[in-house]
Order: sequence, then C-alpha cells, then structure tokens
Amino acid sequence: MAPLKFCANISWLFTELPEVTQRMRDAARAGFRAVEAAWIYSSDLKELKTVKDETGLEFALINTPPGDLSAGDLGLGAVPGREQEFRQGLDLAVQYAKALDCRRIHLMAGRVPAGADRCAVAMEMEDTFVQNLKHAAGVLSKEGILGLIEPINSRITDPRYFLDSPHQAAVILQRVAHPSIRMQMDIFHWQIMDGNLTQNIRKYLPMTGHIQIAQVPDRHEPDSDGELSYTYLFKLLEELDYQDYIGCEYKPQRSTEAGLDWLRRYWSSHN
Ligand SMILES: O=C(O)C(=O)CO
Repeated sequence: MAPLKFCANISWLFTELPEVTQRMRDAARAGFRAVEAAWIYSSDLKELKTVKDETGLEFALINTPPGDLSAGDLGLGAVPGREQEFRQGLDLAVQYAKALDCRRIHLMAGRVPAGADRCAVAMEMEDTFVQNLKHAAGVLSKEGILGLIEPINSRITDPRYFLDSPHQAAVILQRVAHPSIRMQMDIFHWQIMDGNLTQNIRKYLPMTGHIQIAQVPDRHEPDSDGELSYTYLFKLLEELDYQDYIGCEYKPQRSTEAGLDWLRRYWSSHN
C-alpha cells in the first residue's frame, strides 16, 4: 500500500506569516511537497508561480471565489440568480489553476439565503447547482482539471451552507453525471453531520477526488483530543488504496510547526 499524500492548506496552516508565498516556503521547509489554499486571487500570479517553481511545490487544490464575503456569500454554485458571477469566478479559478498546474478546483456551493427556509429553496438551489456544475464540467474537462463539491457541516461551522451532507452531494453528482465533477471528502464535516465514517468513506471514496482532515469538534490537529482516531482512518484509506491528496485543513493549537509531529511520525513510519 502506497503512503498517503498530505498537502498543507496554507489558508489554515503557516498563518503566522501574512503572505501566501511566505507560507508556501515554510510549508516546503516543513517537508510538504504540495499545498492547497482557499482563495489566492489577491496574490500576484507570477509571484505564486515563481515560488512554486523555486520550492518544487505542487498546488493540489484551490477554491472558486466566494462572491462577496462581507455580504454573507460563501460560494455561488447553488445560488439562484448568481450564475453569471459563478461562471466568471470559475474562469478566474481556471486561469490560476492552469498557471499553477493545479488539477483540482473546489466549486463552492454557497449558502441558503438569510431568512429563507432551507427546505423551501432546496430544489431550486439544487437545480441551479446542477446546471452550474454541468457548465463547469464542460469547461474543466477541456483543461484536465477536476471540479470538486464539498459538503460543509451546517451543525457547527456554517448553519446556512447549502451542501452539508455526503448523501446530498452524491445525489447531485449522480444528476451531473460527469467524470470531471467529483466529491471533496472533508472528514471533519462528515463526522459532525453523519458519523458512520467507515461506511461512508467506503461508499463514497470511488467518487472522491480530494480529502481534507481535522479533529472533531475543535478542528485542531489530527492527533489532538477529539472524537476521531486518525490512526484508524489513515489505515482505512491506505487499505482502500486512496492515492489523491489529503489536505491538512485545521487550526494549529499552538504554532503550525509545533503541531506537525503527527505528520512527522507518519512520514518516518512510512518512508
Ligand atoms: O470550510 C471548509 O472545510 C473548506 O474546505 C472550504 O473550502
């Protein structure tokens, strides 16, 4: 069984440094061969590419732009009436992904509008998402890029996020029915929403293109106190021969460096 591949989410790790490029260098120094990030659109693309080339880092994943964060947007994929903006954001994400040779883009669904009843708007939002994902599939398949949809828990992290369960995502993926659109499995969110991780991982891994991890409930390092045994979960993913990236998307309890012992232990026991 091949060792699992971990990438540093530099929107959560190495945030002791303000600049994305500084975080990239620190991630490389810490031993990571790949990074992922939420939104890098305020960074100069040429600088990102220079540092990527200098460090030899791979860019594993970026997100589509969120929309207007200050107005409460967190993605536009499933938001009726914002289709044009979603498509413009997709084009920008593709521009960055191509320049950085990044092969995965998280197509963010977005939130149920404030004040709306989730059940009342669910069908319209799902239909909007399916149409946007079918459009994205056509764009991304030409570039050899995977589009990913990620359930984000609506119990703790984001009560209004539209896509909040792996089962809901699986129905949407079935409606889109395109190999360029796959699941983004964030084990932190899946535990909070559904538990039953062994069954859900076994069931949905075949349609998954990226994984993210954090401990539950405080979203710290995998080896911090919490509900999950990542020793068990990593063994399960090795047994299932998962070969894509695992994004380290957690809040360090102290510093990023101090919190990386779990990964050093994994690397030293698998090299
Ligand atoms: O909030 C999360 O878990 C994300 O991955 C957003 O991109």
